[in-house]
Amino acid sequence: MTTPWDDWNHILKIDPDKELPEGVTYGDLCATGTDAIEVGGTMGITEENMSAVIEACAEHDVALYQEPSNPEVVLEDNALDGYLIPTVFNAGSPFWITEAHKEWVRLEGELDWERTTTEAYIVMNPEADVAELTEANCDLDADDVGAYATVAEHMFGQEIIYVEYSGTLGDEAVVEAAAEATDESTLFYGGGIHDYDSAYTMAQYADVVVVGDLAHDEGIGAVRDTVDAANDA
Ligand SMILES: CC(C)=CCC/C(C)=C/CC/C(C)=C/CC/C(C)=C/COP(=O)(O)OP(=O)(O)O
Ligand SMILES: O=P(O)(O)OC[C@@H](O)CO
Ligand SMILES: [Mg+2]
Repeated sequence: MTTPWDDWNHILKIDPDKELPEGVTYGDLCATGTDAIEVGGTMGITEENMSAVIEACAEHDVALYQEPSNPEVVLEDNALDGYLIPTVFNAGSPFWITEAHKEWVRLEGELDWERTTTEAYIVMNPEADVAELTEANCDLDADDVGAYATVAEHMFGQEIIYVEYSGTLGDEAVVEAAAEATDESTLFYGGGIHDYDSAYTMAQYADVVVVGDLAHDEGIGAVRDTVDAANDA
């Protein structure tokens, strides 16, 4: 089976709760050469701020995905290419592994399965909002992460495995272990990518690098450098 993310090297994750740098538009971000825009964040996400970003990106020619942090903010919008739904493998509460998902199905009934894919998160930065919210056990070494990746792919059939260091650049050995453990699944890496070199380093191991805060903190040029690195690696 081929999936869109088979061909991706770079994702730009836009947080609807954060401002853009002075003079930068959503259109500028869509035109950085990134392969896909993922709209999501942990804190401060509402239907209103989500739909504002999705509307602004919809008119541009780039793959557009929503990454909802809870069932209440999922938007039915034909402008979306799909929904990337996190499940946190090392969460401290089952709510973030399967229970939020159960609630979503219970409330919605039939979902748009064609456009819905899970991302098997392994959350690694204990300081990140996502780690606090999900009470993730981040005390994992490279072996643990490799084993989680194997479980995600071979036992749970996950198409996407996401090593998440949101806010800080991760340990190369951990990302390498996840890369070695994955076979058919697509490995996403995100966290702390801030320039060409950091993007290149992680893109050597990960199939796709995810860039988040840089888009909100720096200009378009900085994001473009990470796209170049992801494509070069
Ligand atoms: C079942 C449905 C529809 C949703 C549940 C989805 C789950 C399990 C969410 C838990 C993990 C989560 C909140 C993921 C959101 C994406 C993410 C990790 C964003 C990065 O967040 P941070 O960078 O830590 O937070 P902020 O940037 O918002 O501070
Ligand atoms: O914001 P940064 O640290 O780039 O992280 C990107 C992404 O993995 C967050 O979910
Ligand atoms: Mg963030």
